[in-house]
Amino acid sequence: MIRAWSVADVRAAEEPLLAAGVPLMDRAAFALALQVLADLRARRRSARGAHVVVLAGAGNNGGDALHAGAHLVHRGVAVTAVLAADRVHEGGLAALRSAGGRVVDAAAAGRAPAAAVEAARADVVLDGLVGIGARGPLRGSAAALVTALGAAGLPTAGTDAEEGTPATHAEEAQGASAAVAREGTARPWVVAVDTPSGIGVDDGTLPGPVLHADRTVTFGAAKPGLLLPPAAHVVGEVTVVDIGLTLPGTPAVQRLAPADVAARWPVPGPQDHKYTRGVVGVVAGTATYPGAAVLTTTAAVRTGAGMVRYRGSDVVARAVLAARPEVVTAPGRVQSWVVGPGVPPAADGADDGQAARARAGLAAARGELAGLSRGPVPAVVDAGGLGLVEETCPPWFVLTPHAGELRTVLRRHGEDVHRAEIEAAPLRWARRAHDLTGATILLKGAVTVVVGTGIVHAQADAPAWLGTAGAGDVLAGILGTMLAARAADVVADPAVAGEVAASAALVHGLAAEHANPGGPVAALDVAEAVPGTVARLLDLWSS
Ligand SMILES: NC(=O)C1=CN([C@@H]2O[C@H](COP(=O)(O)OP(=O)(O)OC[C@H]3O[C@@H](n4cnc5c(N)ncnc54)[C@H](O)[C@@H]3O)[C@@H](O)[C@H]2O)[C@@H](O)CC1
Ligand SMILES: Nc1ncnc2c1ncn2[C@@H]1O[C@H](COP(=O)(O)OP(=O)(O)O)[C@@H](O)[C@H]1O
Ligand SMILES: [K+]
Repeated sequence: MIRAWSVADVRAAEEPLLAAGVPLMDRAAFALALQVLADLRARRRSARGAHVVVLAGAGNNGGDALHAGAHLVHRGVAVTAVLAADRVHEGGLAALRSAGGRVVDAAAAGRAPAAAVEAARADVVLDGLVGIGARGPLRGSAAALVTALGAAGLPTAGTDAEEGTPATHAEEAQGASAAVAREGTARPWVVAVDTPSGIGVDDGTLPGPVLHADRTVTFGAAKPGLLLPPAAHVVGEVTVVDIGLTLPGTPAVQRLAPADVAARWPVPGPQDHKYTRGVVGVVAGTATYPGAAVLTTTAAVRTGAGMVRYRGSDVVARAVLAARPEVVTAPGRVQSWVVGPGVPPAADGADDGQAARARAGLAAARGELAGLSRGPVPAVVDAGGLGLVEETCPPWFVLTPHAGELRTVLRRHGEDVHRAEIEAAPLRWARRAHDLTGATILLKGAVTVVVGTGIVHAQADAPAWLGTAGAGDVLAGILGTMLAARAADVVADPAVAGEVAASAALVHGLAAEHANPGGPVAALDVAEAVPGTVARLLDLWSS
């Protein structure tokens, strides 16, 4: 598991140590230098003779980078510090100079392109422009430098806040583009110091230009923006360096690892039977979209449900039974409901009565229809089901929208927001949807974000091949089975719903990878890969 703490928590943890004179920056810089040496050795047999460019901003983040640069010079690395501020960390600069490092001033207007050209030819670029002290989009010389680095061929991200960027910076970028001729040369390995400079450290946004890192060496603990989209896509491999901070027990965001999911997997024992393992009630699919019913029920069966009970018209039920003869179509006891895949958003008479069944399932999950469930049980509300939920939901309802569907949910609650805004700030909007609906929100994407009553989760387990029609129906089935197995826990402590939802996203993502490593997958292949994925998880954990 990777756990991430907010800037405020990290600063509070640093404070007593700094007051006691603990040399946190020395620890950070030394560990950073060791990591850069290891990366250099992995990329070009020896670090000696390599060229590292340190981008140094005005604060302690630049201080870390400059001190690390000094250590690297002592190991035979040629280091050039590119200063992106009029004043940089004095101790760091003095250390680098006395070690024999070169210093280039790129703070003045017009200097960025030449510095970027030099950086683009280095073996490693260390991004120490800003860290947890960043406020808003990168500006001034730091912004100019990142823009020029982009023009010089390094990968960058984020809207580059051109509106706030003086014209000279755009011209500088063009200058860099014209000046550099790097065809055939490998681009440098980019190591971000603590965070890629200019990300929203607490919320994972990309408010302005950001240099895409291959590795982020982060100090004390991971920060939320390293796990949350869209910033999570520019951090590369995250390496957490222990500098001795004591952080609060509860992180702001966490990412489950396979072992975490395996440790809580409901492995059946001798006393178990189908009802203790959990019955999943599925209201999915119509004559127009029968495939959704097949995918959801198949995934639920393949994840190890005690029983899957399908509720739908005869014609769809026949398709489900042809695919999965284990499925039961008679009404009866249910320990979690999956409502909505392949169901039209509103009852329009052409839905085979599915909207009415969906409403009945949701009422049962609320504990209002005792005949269909015994008391309240968890529910997965997906696709068309999202249009059927009432104003507010219990937190043991897990809504599973993608960004477009979340937009619809939010608009129903009076939030006029566009899909692009949700994609730019998924945590913010998932949290807003949780606040407005009361439900646990699983917002799908390349990084899936889960916001409920407990810790926020951000899972990044899936190959991009998973973005294919029907993949969401499969996730709904996986999650339904996982919630049914822990139904009582989830209703008693709805924070568990978030953890189970994140676990389901992990299983879904790994199943997509296992279904065809490195290549395309179809949704049904993902469902079929779940049993093997679970077995591998359990095997990994027990060995
Ligand atoms: N407090 C400490 O002693 C420790 C701090 N550490 C390092 O120090 C960093 C935090 O240092 P600081 O608090 O000095 O903050 P930073 O160095 O992250 O950033 C602050 C500086 O950047 C400038 N800045 C802020 N937002 C900007 C923007 N949008 N565009 C351009 N410039 C911007 C500010 O004017 C200020 O000069 C951490 O990220 C970490 O790298 C580590 O060395 C561990 C110990
Ligand atoms: N680029 C991507 N990388 C990894 N996973 C993705 C990507 N795009 C989509 N996914 C995953 O694929 C699934 C798509 O679900 P959804 O959009 O509901 O599709 P459908 O409605 O067709 O079933 C989600 O679980 C989502 O997280
Ligand atoms: K940085």
